[in-house]
Amino acid sequence: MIFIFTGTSGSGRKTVARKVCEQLGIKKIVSYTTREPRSKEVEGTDYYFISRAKFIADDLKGEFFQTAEIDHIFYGTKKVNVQAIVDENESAYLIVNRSGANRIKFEFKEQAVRLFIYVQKQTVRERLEARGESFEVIEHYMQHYTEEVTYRKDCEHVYENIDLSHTLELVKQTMEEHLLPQTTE
Ligand SMILES: Nc1ncnc2c1ncn2[C@@H]1O[C@H](COP(=O)(O)OP(=O)(O)OP(=O)(O)O)[C@@H](O)[C@H]1O
Ligand SMILES: Nc1nc2c(ncn2[C@@H]2O[C@H](COP(=O)(O)O)[C@@H](O)[C@H]2O)c(=O)[nH]1
Repeated sequence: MIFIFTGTSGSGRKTVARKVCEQLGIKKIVSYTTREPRSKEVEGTDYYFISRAKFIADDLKGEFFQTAEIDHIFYGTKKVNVQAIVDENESAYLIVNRSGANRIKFEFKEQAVRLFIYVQKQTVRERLEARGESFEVIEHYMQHYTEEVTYRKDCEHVYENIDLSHTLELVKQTMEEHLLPQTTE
């Protein structure tokens, strides 16, 4: 199974994905990005941080499975990383926006499931303020909110991440159900 974490930015997607997948022993398909690492982000764990020139060159070579440009920053997952999971017949997860989620779902059909994590707009603002983000960063998140939140109607599972431990429990339960061997009747 491929577990696609998507949703509204700042809602806790990365936290939920990392914690549940650690518990279930599910590997992450790490994306490439051209943005600068944020404090505490680790190369190869959070992203592979590469230059714009390298991203464009690799894209021209057809190395990416899917890419997105968000606010002039490139993001993408490489075919080689996706293929490794398929070859090993393993489960994996990734964290992507709507276009990435659609692309992966289109390719993997029933073998991919979209978990949409969101919170109310005001809650995003409060959490970003609590973590000390600048006015510019907060406004940037707010601008994307409406477009992002409408995608929940297309996703297989939707969670409002209010209480983190409750969300973790629900997401884990859903993922475990998808990991059960399929019975044919
Ligand atoms: N249920 C929750 N209650 C309060 N804070 C939370 C909850 N879940 C996550 N957080 C906090 O909210 C912030 C955003 O979480 P995270 O980075 O996981 O979200 P994200 O959707 O991946 O965001 P981004 O788009 O900024 O990368 C973090 O500081 C995280 O610790
Ligand atoms: N379509 C894709 N979207 C991706 C990928 N990697 C990350 N993302 C999404 O980008 C935004 C911004 O992420 P941030 O870490 O800079 O805050 C967010 O919605 C991610 O989910 C990818 O490979 N493809």
